[in-house]
This record gives sequence, structure tokens and C-alpha cells, in this order.
Amino acid sequence: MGEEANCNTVMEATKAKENGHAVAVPDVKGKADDTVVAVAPAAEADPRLQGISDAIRVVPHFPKPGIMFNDITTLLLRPGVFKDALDIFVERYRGMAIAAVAGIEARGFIFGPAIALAIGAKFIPLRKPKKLPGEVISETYVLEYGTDCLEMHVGAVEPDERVLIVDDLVATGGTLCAAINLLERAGADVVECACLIGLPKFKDFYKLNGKPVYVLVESREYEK
Ligand SMILES: O=P(O)(O)OC[C@H]1O[C@H](OP(=O)(O)OP(=O)(O)O)[C@H](O)[C@@H]1O
Ligand SMILES: Nc1ncnc2[nH]cnc12
Repeated sequence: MGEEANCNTVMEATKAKENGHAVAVPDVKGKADDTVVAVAPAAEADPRLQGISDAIRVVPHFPKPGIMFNDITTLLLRPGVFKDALDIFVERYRGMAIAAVAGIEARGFIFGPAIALAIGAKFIPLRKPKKLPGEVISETYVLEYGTDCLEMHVGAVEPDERVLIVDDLVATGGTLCAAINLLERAGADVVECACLIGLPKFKDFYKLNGKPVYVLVESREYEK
């Protein structure tokens, strides 16, 4: 098994496997991992994924030059596609004894609560600084430029509770790493991270700090 990525590095790719055949995932750190895990269903096998990809608008040069912004608000305007995305996650996580879904502010709040309700789990908001009124624990993380911070209420999660982390998109993985750290510091058992969108080189299934990251579609690098 390969060395695992940590929160100060990019994610490490793994070999993925579904229906008996391994899928080689690009090795973003230059070192492959022999871990064999499941992947999201291929677009050919699940037509819902193409619809999800098509419903996400790519906005060039937002919020700054050079960024191809993946805008999920266009997907939200299409209830059938929105539901498809939620259904895929619910189909995956139902029956996995997940006690809590932790959503990352802001866009993780759009998907996380619906998934939590559907699988019978509680919802934990992981918020940006100074938004939560109670006692919090905080985790600072590095962005492309500068730093940010996530906070969680003390007592939101019990030790050993199985937790799923939800966000809309994984880019560098810094945000998910901070979320994993926050939950693990509180004693939670982070089962997996789930995102609608991953950067192309991180698509399918890979690990971050030892935790699987499940991604439905890769981000498009062009305008539609
Ligand atoms: O993998 P990373 O490089 O950490 O980037 C992914 C994060 O970036 C976006 O949030 P953003 O920080 O823009 O916050 P917002 O949703 O509050 O606008 C996105 O919703 C993820 O949370
Ligand atoms: N390209 C992108 N689109 C939307 N949100 C993002 N967060 C980080 N990179 C992003």
C-alpha cells in the first residue's frame, strides 16, 4: 500500500475497482497506491451522471482570472437532475450505519441535509469562522491564496460515530482535509467524503488523509 497523502499535500490516487475490473486512476503524486476500492458508476453504466455533468455550468475567469468555476446553481434549477445527484449518494450511503452527515459551508449545505434525512442521519454544519454561537473547535487550512478556517460545535458528534463529509467540489482537497481533521479531533470515525465534482486528475475514487473521496463527475475545463 502506498504512502497516504496528508493535508499539506495533494491527494494520492489509488487503484479503483468496480464489477471486478480495476480502473487506473492518474497518480497525482507520482506514486500509485495498491488499495482497491469501489468507484462511482461509469457514465456509460449510469446515464444520470452525464445529466449531472451537463447541468453544471462552467464560468471562465470567476472569481478571478484563470479559474474555471463549476457552478452548481444551474443543476439546482433542474429538480430531476438535482434529485438524481442526491439519489446516487443516498443509494451509496444507505445501510452504511452512518450516524452523521457533516456538510461544508456553503455549498455542502445544499446537498448534505437532504442526504442526511434520506439515510436517517443527523446533519452537522461545518461553518466558516464566527458563525456558530456555541463552543467550537476550529481547523485552519491553506487555500491557493491565504488561509481559511472551518468550525464545528463541541458536542455535535460523539466519539466513534460514523460520519460522512459532503461538499460540492474537491479541488486541492484542503477543505476536505480540514473537515476530516476537525471531525477526527472530536473522535468521529470519518467513513468517506462525497462530492459532486472533482478536478479531472482527481476523478473517480481516491484517498485523502487515508479517507476515501467519492466523486460523481469530473469538472469540465470548458464552457458549454
Ligand atoms: O478542494 P479545495 O481546494 O479546498 O476547494 C474546494 C472548496 O472550494 C469551494 O468552496 P469555497 O472555499 O470557495 O467557499 P464557499 O463555498 O463559501 O464559496 C468548494 O465549495 C469547496 O468547499
Ligand atoms: N473551479 C472551481 N469551481 C467552483 N468552486 C471551486 N472551488 C475551488 N475551485 C473551484
